[in-house]
Amino acid sequence: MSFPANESIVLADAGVQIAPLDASGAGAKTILRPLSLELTERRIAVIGANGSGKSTLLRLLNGLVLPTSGTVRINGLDTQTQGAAVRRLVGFVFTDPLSQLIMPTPVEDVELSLRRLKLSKRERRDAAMSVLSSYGLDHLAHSSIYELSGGERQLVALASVLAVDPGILVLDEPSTLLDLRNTKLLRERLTALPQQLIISTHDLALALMCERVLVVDDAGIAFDGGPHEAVGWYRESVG
Ligand SMILES: Nc1ncnc2c1ncn2[C@@H]1O[C@H](COP(=O)(O)OP(=O)(O)OP(=O)(O)O)[C@@H](O)[C@H]1O
Repeated sequence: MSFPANESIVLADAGVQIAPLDASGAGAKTILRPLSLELTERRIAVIGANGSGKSTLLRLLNGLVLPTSGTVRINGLDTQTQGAAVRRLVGFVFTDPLSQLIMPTPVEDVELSLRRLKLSKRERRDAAMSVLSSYGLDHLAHSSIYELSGGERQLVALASVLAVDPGILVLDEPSTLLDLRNTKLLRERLTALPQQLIISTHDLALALMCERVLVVDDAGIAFDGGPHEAVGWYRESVG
């Protein structure tokens, strides 16, 4: 599916509070202040300090986290009530690939992603091998996931999500474990993808390749604008 097939991602006063530990309300914690955003650009980066709320914001976009106030709609689908449809539309790549890779080997993991397509066993294996090969991972197809390096796992996780061609791709710090060569490969791959991308990253070079950058700070959006302004603002804010 290619951009702009999607209509829009709309957050209306969407906030996330962690429930209090007891009925008195003591212990409630706001991890995302209510936000209203319309995300229509093809590539949007989310940057900001550790613990500022980036992952929480991203997880709202495929219903992994549900808003405790307001709504999140993806092409009109409400994440609260239409979670399964939202997850079919929004591919999510986790920072920690081991949270995502559940099969013993890369080829089996990609095959699992492809299960929704009506393919024979042989076709599914061929399709999975071709996806891995396009990432230069075919030589690792039958290795144990636990034998792969962190960066190799991160690439397998990305390949597995992209195998089903989701309409929207949400990536949570996808380059944290990658070396310089693979970080560059990832940047090139991501910018060439036809899908809408929402990506949280500490790689400011990647943020600069996006059309819009949200700077998250203290559970809210501190800056929202073009890449150069936003990255400049962020650099100044950290001194
Ligand atoms: N389920 C939860 N229960 C309690 N606190 C949570 C929960 N999820 C997130 N938090 C807290 O909310 C804050 C924001 O977390 P989040 O993972 O969104 O940050 P982040 O900006 O992605 O950080 P990083 O760059 O370190 O990955 C953190 O203080 C985190 O500890």
